[in-house]
Amino acid sequence: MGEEANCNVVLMEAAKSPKENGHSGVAAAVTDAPASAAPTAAKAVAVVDPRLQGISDAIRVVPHFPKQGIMFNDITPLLLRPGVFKDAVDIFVERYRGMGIDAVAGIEARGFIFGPAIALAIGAKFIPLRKPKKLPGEVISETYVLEYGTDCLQMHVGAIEAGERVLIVDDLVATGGTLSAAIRLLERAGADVVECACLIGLPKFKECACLHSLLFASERWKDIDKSAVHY
Ligand SMILES: O=P(O)(O)OC[C@H]1O[C@H](OP(=O)(O)OP(=O)(O)O)[C@H](O)[C@@H]1O
Ligand SMILES: Nc1ncnc2[nH]cnc12
Repeated sequence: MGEEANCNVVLMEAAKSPKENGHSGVAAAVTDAPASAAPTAAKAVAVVDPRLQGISDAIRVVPHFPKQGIMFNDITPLLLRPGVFKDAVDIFVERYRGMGIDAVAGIEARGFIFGPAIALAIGAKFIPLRKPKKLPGEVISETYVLEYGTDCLQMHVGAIEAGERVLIVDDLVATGGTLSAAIRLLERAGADVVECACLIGLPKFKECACLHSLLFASERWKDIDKSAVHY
């Protein structure tokens, strides 16, 4: 309960005071925790993790990249600051250590930055979910809609065994289309998707998906996916 409440706190705090520079908050961990796990707003303010401010400050927002109208959240400044980078990884490791996670699935490309570090720290295997035509073996594929285009994720057949507990990691959730595709892909392979963890949650995603409540079961993801692409 302690760990889950802590993570709720992070999201609730972020949703409460979105930053004007375009990213609303960091260390968004999306879960299928029951609504009753969410703390009150007052409690959230009291226990927010002090590392989050440094993480938030290290993310640069670039207007109109890669196209007009997109406020691009650039994590590369954070990567240049080892202490802040470590804080970001540690927050996830603290949450997922001891949760019986068998595999961390990282989404190309930016999920490959955080995913392996988390996997090593919690003693899980790492599974790359790759863009098309990158994996040499037999793959299963899932297509999805992005904030700026469409894409596809692929995973090697055999990377995951039925019933294995998986954490999906990416840097950012915008529409939720990418995470939804990752969940579908892993579930088709028989995985038990425990949670999805992202460093950044864009404000519009929070608003349209009620992410502050952290009701993030994979069934719900299918609904989010549909509504988000029309947002
Ligand atoms: O919630 P969504 O609307 O699906 O968007 C989020 C995804 O978009 C970005 O990746 P992108 O597809 O730009 O690929 P990249 O990491 O290779 O730049 C980001 O790293 C997420 O994977
Ligand atoms: N606004 C954004 N910034 C960075 N990566 C993204 N992927 C989708 N939307 C994005």
